[in-house]
Amino acid sequence: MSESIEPGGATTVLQAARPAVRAEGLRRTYGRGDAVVHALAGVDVEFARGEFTAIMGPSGSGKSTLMHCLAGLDTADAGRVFLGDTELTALRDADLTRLRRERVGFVFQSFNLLPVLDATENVLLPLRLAGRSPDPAWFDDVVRRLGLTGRLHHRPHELSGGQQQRVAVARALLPRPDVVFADEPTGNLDSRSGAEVLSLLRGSVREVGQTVVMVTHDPVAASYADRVVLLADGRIAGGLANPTPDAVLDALRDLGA
Ligand SMILES: Nc1ncnc2c1ncn2[C@@H]1O[C@H](COP(=O)(O)OP(=O)(O)OP(=O)(O)O)[C@@H](O)[C@H]1O
Repeated sequence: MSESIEPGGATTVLQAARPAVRAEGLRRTYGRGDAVVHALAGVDVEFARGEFTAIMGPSGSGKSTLMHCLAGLDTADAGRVFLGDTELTALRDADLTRLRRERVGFVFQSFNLLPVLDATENVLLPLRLAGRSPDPAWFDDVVRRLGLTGRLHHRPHELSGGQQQRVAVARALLPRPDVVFADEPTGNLDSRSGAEVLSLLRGSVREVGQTVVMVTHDPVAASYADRVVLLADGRIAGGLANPTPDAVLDALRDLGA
């Protein structure tokens, strides 16, 4: 059963757990004058540790902008972002780059694997860039869970889309980041491969307490999450706990999506 969180009540519910990621008063404006767009018009939101959250909303509501600001890939005009106790918005570029490399995992719609590296090398790349060694047992565990055991020496062009995205998920999980941000991770996959990737993300939350924040347009994808945060016109417009596809569709319809 889904439980609706009204906009006014969202803050109380979201503050119950110690957050992995938190944003306060986030604003991001593009253009100026008549062409000004308030992509984020004052967003306060929290993401609890060990929770899988989907960010949804109509096209242009600010989902990607929010994710990019939360991940330190874009700079907000105003407001603050915290990863645990670290304020991202106060870091210099070099420190922000290091933090992203060491404490944040990314999964993109277009996989973003390096074509000249095989699956193992792609999975290990963030750790290598950070000068860290992989924990062999954890590497084996991640590779096994993600069904990549027989594919480790294949390059991306020798893998299906679903397999490439599983390599990208393994790459994101291996450093045990504070949070994995997934931007439309199933957007380029058929429904079966998409379901596998979503199950793997959900499994990482259930089994090892990974925190995952995912932007998606797909109500079925969102139903794998513990919670949906709804955005409209650059503002938080409510949320759903334990979302079902139908409840997500209804909530989006109410937003005019
Ligand atoms: N670089 C940019 N320059 C100008 N406007 C931008 C830029 N990036 C985003 N916007 C505008 O900011 C608003 C929010 O965009 P954003 O991409 O965050 O929305 P979204 O919810 O992710 O959309 P979609 O679901 O279509 O991907 C939109 O009106 C968009 O046109």
